[in-house]
Amino acid sequence: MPASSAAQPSTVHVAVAVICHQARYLLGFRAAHQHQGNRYEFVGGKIEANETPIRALCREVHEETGIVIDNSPKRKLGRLQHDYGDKRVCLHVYEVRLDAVQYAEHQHQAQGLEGQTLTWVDKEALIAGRYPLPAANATILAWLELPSVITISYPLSAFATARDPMQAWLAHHERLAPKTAVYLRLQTDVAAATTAIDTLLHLRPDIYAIVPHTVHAATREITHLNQRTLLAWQAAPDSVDIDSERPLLLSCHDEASIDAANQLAQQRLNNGLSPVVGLLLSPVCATQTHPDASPLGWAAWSALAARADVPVIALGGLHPDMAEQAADYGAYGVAGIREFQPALII
Ligand SMILES: Nc1nc2c([nH]c(=O)n2[C@H]2C[C@H](O)[C@@H](COP(=O)(O)OP(=O)(O)OP(=O)(O)O)O2)c(=O)[nH]1
Repeated sequence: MPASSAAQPSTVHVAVAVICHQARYLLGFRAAHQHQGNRYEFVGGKIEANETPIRALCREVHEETGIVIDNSPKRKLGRLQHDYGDKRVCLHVYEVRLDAVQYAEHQHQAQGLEGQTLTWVDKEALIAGRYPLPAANATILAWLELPSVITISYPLSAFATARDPMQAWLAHHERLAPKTAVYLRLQTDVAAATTAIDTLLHLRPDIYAIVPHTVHAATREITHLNQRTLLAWQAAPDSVDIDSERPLLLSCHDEASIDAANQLAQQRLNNGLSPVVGLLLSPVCATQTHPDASPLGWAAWSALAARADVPVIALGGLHPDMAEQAADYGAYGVAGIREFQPALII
């Protein structure tokens, strides 16, 4: 286990399976006598000595529901430590996708093998908080809201040859597909970027906006911090003014920045601030946009991603259709510029 997750001896490590089929999610219900009783829960339980989190996940799901998930696609969401006062837990959370046959077999199973109630619920109702869960699960729900395909805007400099570069930037990004999740990175001065982002989001209120932390746009879903800012925060936390109300997406390129991201994620949890919902980890492959950056390749990318305590999105030379392949290496999702939006016409 990575150093960042090293927990105190009294911490109970728990494997948590966020079992789903399309937008339906499986919840158990904790009996009154259990810790955090009378609440819904994701299926899971304690990781035994010498057991990996994935092994524990498969065992617990089988013991509690009879569902065999050994070969089901699993996506690491993250790890989080939570202190309930009477008990300190470290949840190791994976999303497990059931296929249509498994879902058909279990969708009417109202009771688990340990007598607990089982319920399939819609993702929307789950996220909206209609099913009371233990407090630590708020972060899991925030992770589940992170889009798994993220478009990164072109920088303003890509339109430098246009008569009016800012108008050209706006005209291009106005053509994004409906409800695109987009990291609006203009790489220009803060005032100009703020105006452009506000204008775009006024024209396209359906866009799910991820906005750099320096930009004070009126609307945003997520605030983004680049690696430089993340490391500056780690060196001197008071030197960086970070949005406390919105979820954070962080950019990382190496081990040191992932450790800083884990530190910030835990600090946000400890202080009850809006959580770190993900990392953009790059570059996986060579890209035309950053020809000077040396690619990590999938093997090194995967090892770094495993170190992160939050969902990790792969970036660098990818295509939206590569989400499944990326998931095999531990990615929550994929992001990119060129292949993720309409072609540039200047
Ligand atoms: N299974 C599960 N446990 C969760 C979730 N969220 C959360 O904070 N927990 C906590 C509650 C418990 O303290 C711990 C899970 O422990 P457990 O279910 O194996 O063990 P337990 O002590 O409740 O029951 P037992 O097996 O000892 O009878 O993790 C969740 O979504 N699912």
